Amino acid sequence: MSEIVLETRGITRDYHIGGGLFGAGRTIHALKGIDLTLEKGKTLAIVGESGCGKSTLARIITMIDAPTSGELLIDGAKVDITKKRLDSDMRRKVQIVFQNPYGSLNPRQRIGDVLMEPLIINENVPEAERRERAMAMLTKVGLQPEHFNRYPHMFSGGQRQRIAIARALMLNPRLLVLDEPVSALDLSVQAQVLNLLADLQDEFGLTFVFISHDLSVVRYIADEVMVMYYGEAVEYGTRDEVFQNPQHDYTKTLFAATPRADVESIRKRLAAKAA
Ligand SMILES: Nc1ncnc2c1ncn2[C@@H]1O[C@H](COP(=O)(O)OP(=O)(O)OP(=O)(O)O)[C@@H](O)[C@H]1O
Repeated sequence: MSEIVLETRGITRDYHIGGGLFGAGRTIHALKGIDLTLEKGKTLAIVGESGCGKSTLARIITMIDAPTSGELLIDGAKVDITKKRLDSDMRRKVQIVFQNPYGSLNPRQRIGDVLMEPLIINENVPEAERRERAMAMLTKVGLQPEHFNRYPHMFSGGQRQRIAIARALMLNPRLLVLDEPVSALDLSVQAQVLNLLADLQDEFGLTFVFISHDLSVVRYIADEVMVMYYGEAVEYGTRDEVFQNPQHDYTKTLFAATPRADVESIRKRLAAKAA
């Protein structure tokens, strides 16, 4: 039987902006009813242009933000982040890797400490075991034990992203949310990091939510694809279904890599249809 690691049911997220004493302000519907299910060991890619709601969805899945309505389930259990103390076991199941490996590492922290920190915060692990586990993880992500005492500035962009991945894996998560994890890297380095992620996924049975705007990367890494457009999932299916038979006009335009002007005209047409 398949194991469902991630499920969302009708997730919405509204942002209220402006307003004040005399004004009503405005509501942005950043997510409009997102339903998805993701099995253990699979990769779901979420694609869409800037502002379509990808990061908002990532924040909800990683329990940083709460939905306005709808449900998030991790390993079949409903998550309620409004609870004063969300079960720490639940939080550690989902980890995130951000796009920018420069910004996400503290420049004054040695790599060994970066990797041991989650074990200090979340687990009562003796120092010797912490070191051992951090060293082992360094090698798993293709770095060397002698990197343990070095600082982030001594590494290349690709190596720093390996460190960020290692840190995310220290607590044995079930689900990794990868938010544009290779977009800031050179093309050749991108391929190495993507291969590393695929190997780690196999070895640890990890499930990935992979946010990307790069269709060649998505085609390479995804089992399933969701295309988002103005807060809605306009396309959701297996990679082959979505790539071979896109249903929505926006996706067709995206895949055809037509000039920006065409994307704009399609958007206007869709907006007119919706009005
Ligand atoms: N804290 C916030 N307050 C108000 N509006 C917000 C907030 N966060 C996001 N939004 C709005 O919600 C919508 C979705 O934003 P989101 O950041 O999720 O998009 P995205 O697809 O991740 O874009 P990008 O690729 O640029 O990060 C946008 O219209 C954005 O302006």
